[in-house]
Amino acid sequence: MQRLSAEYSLHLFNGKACKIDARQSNFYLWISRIPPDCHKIPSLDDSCGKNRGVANGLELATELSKRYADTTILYVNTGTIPYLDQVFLIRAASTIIAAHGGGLWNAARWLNEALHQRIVEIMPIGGPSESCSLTKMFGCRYNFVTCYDCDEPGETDPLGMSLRTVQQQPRGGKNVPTISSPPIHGRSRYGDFKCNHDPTHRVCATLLDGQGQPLDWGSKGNFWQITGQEAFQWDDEIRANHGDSWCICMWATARLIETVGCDNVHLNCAATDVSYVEKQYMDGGVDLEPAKKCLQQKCPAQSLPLQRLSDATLPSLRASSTVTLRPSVLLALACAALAVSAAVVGLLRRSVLLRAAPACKFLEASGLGRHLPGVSVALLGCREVRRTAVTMGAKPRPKFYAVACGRSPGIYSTWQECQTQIAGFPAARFKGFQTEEEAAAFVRSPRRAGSKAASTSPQPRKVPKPDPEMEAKLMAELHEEQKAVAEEVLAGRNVFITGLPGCGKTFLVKKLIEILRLRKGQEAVAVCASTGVAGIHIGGSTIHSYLGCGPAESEQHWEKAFRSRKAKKRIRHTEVLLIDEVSMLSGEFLEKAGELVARVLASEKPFGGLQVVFCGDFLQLPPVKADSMAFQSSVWGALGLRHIVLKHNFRQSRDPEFQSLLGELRLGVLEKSKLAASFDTEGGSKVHPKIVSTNDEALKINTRNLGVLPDKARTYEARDEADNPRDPGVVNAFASLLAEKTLELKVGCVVMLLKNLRLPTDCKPVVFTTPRRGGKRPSDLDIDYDTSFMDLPSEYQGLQTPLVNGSIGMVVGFEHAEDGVEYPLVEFSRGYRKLITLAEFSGELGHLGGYKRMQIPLKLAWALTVHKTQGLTLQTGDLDLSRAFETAQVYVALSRFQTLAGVKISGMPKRIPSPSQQRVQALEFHASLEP
Ligand SMILES: Nc1ncnc2c1ncn2[C@@H]1O[C@H](COP(=O)(O)OP(=O)(O)OP(=O)(O)O)[C@@H](O)[C@H]1O
Repeated sequence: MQRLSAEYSLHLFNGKACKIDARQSNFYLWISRIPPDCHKIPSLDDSCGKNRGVANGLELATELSKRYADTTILYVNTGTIPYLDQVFLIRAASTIIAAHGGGLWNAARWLNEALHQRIVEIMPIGGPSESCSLTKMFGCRYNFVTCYDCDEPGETDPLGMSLRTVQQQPRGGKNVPTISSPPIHGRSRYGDFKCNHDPTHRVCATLLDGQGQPLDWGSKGNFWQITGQEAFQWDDEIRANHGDSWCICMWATARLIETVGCDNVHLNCAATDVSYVEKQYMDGGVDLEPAKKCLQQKCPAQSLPLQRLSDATLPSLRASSTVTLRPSVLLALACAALAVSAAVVGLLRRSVLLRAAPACKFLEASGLGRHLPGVSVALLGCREVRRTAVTMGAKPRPKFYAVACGRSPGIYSTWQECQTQIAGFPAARFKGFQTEEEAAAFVRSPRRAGSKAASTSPQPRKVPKPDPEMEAKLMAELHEEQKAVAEEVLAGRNVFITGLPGCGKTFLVKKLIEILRLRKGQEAVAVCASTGVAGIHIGGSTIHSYLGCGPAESEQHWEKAFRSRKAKKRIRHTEVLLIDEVSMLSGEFLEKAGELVARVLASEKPFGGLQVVFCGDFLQLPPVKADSMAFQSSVWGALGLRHIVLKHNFRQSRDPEFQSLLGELRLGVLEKSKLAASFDTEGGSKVHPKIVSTNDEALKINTRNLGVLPDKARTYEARDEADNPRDPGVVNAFASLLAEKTLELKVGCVVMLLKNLRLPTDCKPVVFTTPRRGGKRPSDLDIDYDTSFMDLPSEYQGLQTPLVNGSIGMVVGFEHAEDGVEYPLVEFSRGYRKLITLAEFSGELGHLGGYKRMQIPLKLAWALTVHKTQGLTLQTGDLDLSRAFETAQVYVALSRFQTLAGVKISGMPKRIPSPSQQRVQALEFHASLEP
């Protein structure tokens, strides 16, 4: 064991020497897993740990070791130590503490029935325990565990995590508990009847009576009356959902409880996210204290705080029996013989295949494999090992790690120390050696010209010659208040530019890009936006493309970005990073983006010390999926941004009446009657495009329009693949993809592109040729539509059309591609035509593995959602606001237009929706900017 600890620098928290007595009953093994190349290993600090679900594992382990001085706790990162050593340690420990996602399933696989070993799983509150199903696979049984659908409580430690205890039972299916869904009815949107999917709807409350009618609290009225939400009364949706309960907002819960009293409110504890609510203070401006007290009273099982880690859990764990590591003598002899013959054969072939499972186990448990130098052993009898193809003892580990180029060049004795020096360091140079002399020679050796490391370092950039005349011309186009902002940016400050829609934020950013590029060169100024369409408008890409992080939905995406040479090169060449429509990025995304850039630039500063210019309006649309908004992230504060509010309204400058109406709507004080009276709401002439609030509405309109086209429909069925295709999580992931499972197209369809095929930055000057053979021009088609509303900004005149996620076009024909399949030919703006072939839409779902859909990246687009119009200036449009669920939607949709006369409203909301919690916070933020 000493060898293991020394070799892998395993961390002991109680200050004892790295010596572990495997027979000691209180040897606790703490396993965790964080990304293998996380450069902060082994300190397991927040930035590495949080993505694996348990951020404060370090604190927990430290606390535990302080309380139990006689306990040996070994902290192991299962992502970095060889598999066999994990097994060895698991077999040696009396108790295994597994951070969620930290390899618990593997621990369960190797528990020894006879030794009564135990596992404690540490779960972030509210997270599903995937380990449950995985350990079941190995015949283990969870005791006191809450699996995804069960509602038994876990125990909770003082640091905000649930402790769940797992004990292995004799193998066999009998002991496996049956897991069933709790008999509740809530919001079905996410398919699991749990109120834990968005930041506010966290409480499941009964709102209907036995007859399916709104539950009445006498003179106080029903829920909707009590909470002032009569205008949206959605009792029909609850009935349609075959239930009587609904996930309600936390603020509404507090109000209901205050009005009718805790005893008279009926809550469904199993579906309510009690621990989440308990950590909140305000929601929608309402104090949550009454709701929290009531939840504690009504849902004690789910409520915080429960047992402290030390008080009850540990003694019982400690009582578990002593561990010994003695395999049976017979098995040992048999396996040793097998291993020796393996070594002999290995000397001849240097590769041996051991198929006998008992031998595998023995080799693993004893660590004997590593004493057979040069033998490559594929353990085919061992399910988990087979996947990872372990090579044991093939090469002696280096004893000295030489860092010639890193944070602090020198010789280090462990890989972790070395890694700390080189992770994220541009052009790092390092190597492992057996002798100190060799390592010292490497550190002293000069860098070879043209070496790989040298080639990755940024080349000196040419600084363009100053062009004061051009700069002055560009500055002259700016309004006075825009000029003042430009001066701040040109002085090198980090700036956030905001202001009402149409105040010229994007216009200003475009001028700034030109001036900055005149001064610093093209590559030094990275131009990004949160969406593809917004990117087009400033001649840039999405921030996701710039960082190379794809959809940025998983840790793997961020790791891929860190490995992307192209992305790293882009980042290293950047001096100023501009992001438009920053309000549509989540706080979490911004945080990760800042970390990635800092990591690439090997800097401790936020965004690696790059100058950043953010632009956007948080009172427009918030990010689609986010727990926090960008301004709430810590990186926002750390950047020390200067917040500048532009006030002049350019877009509606000709229509002061429209301006004041939008001003009222912005602050949430506009009356519905005034809205109705101000716009054309009658039938009559058709206006395009139709702008709607939800994807469902857009789908309906698009399907109807498709139906009336005379052409024969071509149907494209997506090809789906996944590691676990039937798992509800995977099914849900496929359902949320923008690319349809079944896509029907006809000549004449208005479509939206779902992939970036050519970013604005890649657009070259072109001369458009005559249309392709057989392809009709849109003007030849007798179709009632108009795509000119999405015309490109003038800077693309004479250039190729950018084709990005969000580009609108029309199917003008179908042609066979090289693979023999007939694909749609789409005409985009200014007559540019492109055959659109299959594209991949894929992702990773942690333990559920990957999923992939191959489909044509198009979506019908006669109707657009408000989200897709953010940042545009429209001449005309038909708004259907009947299903608007957010003030921001009504506001953004209306503020696209220049005049009241250009807007037709074909559907009115029941009433102007009350502001969401996010909007309330955004209003507060803006109020703080404009005292
Ligand atoms: N200095 C200026 N001179 C002339 N026109 C301007 C100026 N600034 C902005 N505009 C015009 O005002 C309109 C709105 O500008 P822009 O789209 O930049 O506003 P925005 O603040 O980015 O709006 P949104 O928040 O809706 O995206 C555009 O048509 C733009 O060309």
